Amino acid sequence: MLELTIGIVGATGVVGQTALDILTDDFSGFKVKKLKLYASRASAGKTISFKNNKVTIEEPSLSSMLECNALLFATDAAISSEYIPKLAEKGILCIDKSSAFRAHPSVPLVVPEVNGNLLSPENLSKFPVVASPNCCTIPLVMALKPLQEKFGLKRVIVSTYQSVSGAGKPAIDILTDESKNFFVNHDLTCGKSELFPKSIAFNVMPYVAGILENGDTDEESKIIAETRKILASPNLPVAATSVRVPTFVGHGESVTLEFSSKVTASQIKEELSHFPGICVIDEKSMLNEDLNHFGMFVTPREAHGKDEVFVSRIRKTDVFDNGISLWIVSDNLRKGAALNAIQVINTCALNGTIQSILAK
Ligand SMILES: NC(=O)C1=CN([C@@H]2O[C@H](COP(=O)(O)OP(=O)(O)OC[C@H]3O[C@@H](n4cnc5c(N)ncnc54)[C@H](OP(=O)(O)O)[C@@H]3O)[C@@H](O)[C@H]2O)C=CC1
Ligand SMILES: N[C@@H](CC(=O)OP(=O)(O)O)C(=O)O
Repeated sequence: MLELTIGIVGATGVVGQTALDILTDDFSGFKVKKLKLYASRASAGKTISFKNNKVTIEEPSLSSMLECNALLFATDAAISSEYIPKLAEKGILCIDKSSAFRAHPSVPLVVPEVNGNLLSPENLSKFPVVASPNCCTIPLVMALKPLQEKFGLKRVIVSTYQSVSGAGKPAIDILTDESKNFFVNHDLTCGKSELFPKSIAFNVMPYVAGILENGDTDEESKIIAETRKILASPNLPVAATSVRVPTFVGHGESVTLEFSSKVTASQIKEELSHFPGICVIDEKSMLNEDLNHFGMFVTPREAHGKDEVFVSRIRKTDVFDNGISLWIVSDNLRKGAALNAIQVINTCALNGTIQSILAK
């Protein structure tokens, strides 16, 4: 079994912490020989327990990161932009959870179940950088890929219901504090913070990140561009509306699709239920006994802590000739972020890509 020194940059954040949790599991392609953890100056020197060992958090530095075989970046895009090109030049595999390299033409944007074929030694030996998509894009393309192949995809309309953990650790504190303020002080005045322009407790906000010139938010434009890139369909019509809701973990997506060929709801269920990583929980399709309590549909709270992308409420719509609507939900910190990135490392270990990068 390949033994790797893995680095996590942003180890104290919600994605970094989830990555640490996932790395305690066994993977089929690699073992963690050594773990190196990085965070801001405020956290440097503190320790984090990993498999009964204490690991001291460091501030990022090139000399320390060069001891790693693979690094997972789970911090601001600016930090990824600063370190990743230098590390890649030295032949270190970098998986970036930020948006810094997602649109880069020579960086693969990968969801292993969907386009893991891009993680080849040929693609990664020159510039060993892989971008992991936005946390709404990942579950969306997981559901779209098998349907695109089988029925031909003509149009995608998606509205998201994004939990506050999508905006990081401080956003969880904001929702907690605003909710407490309401219950303790009966105060529901409109709050405002660096992360949310209006109060998020007991509210919903059609705004995730900044507004662009064309009226879309940054989040919406990422979902559109990343979906097209991953599905290799640069002209696919995609409309996205991103909404922040007062839940802690788990992003939901209401999706309406138009297909080129005739399709029924049961055909869609059939296709989705065979795709790795997808779990269809819809009406009578409660195949997994452990999930029976989910009933007819899955909510963000039920998806929290789970690896699957859940699909429910699959039904025909007559707004298009061959139209289908459905509901998707997944844990934004696991498949939407940390798990996807670790699956990239595992795929690169199983297919020999890491070995060929290390041999250079
Ligand atoms: N949350 C989500 O659902 C998803 C997030 N992402 C992306 O993942 C990345 C991380 O997000 P998230 O975990 O939510 O964010 P958090 O705010 O929870 O965590 C940020 C992390 O970055 C660290 N950090 C801040 N400044 C520095 C610095 N100068 N040097 C080193 N580390 C630093 C923080 O350390 P400290 O604790 O010391 O401040 C912390 O570990 C972002 O790019 C985000 O866009 C992608 C998909 C989903
Ligand atoms: N912006 C997402 C989280 C995410 O995926 O961000 P980014 O695309 O910047 O990595 C949210 O707040 O829910």
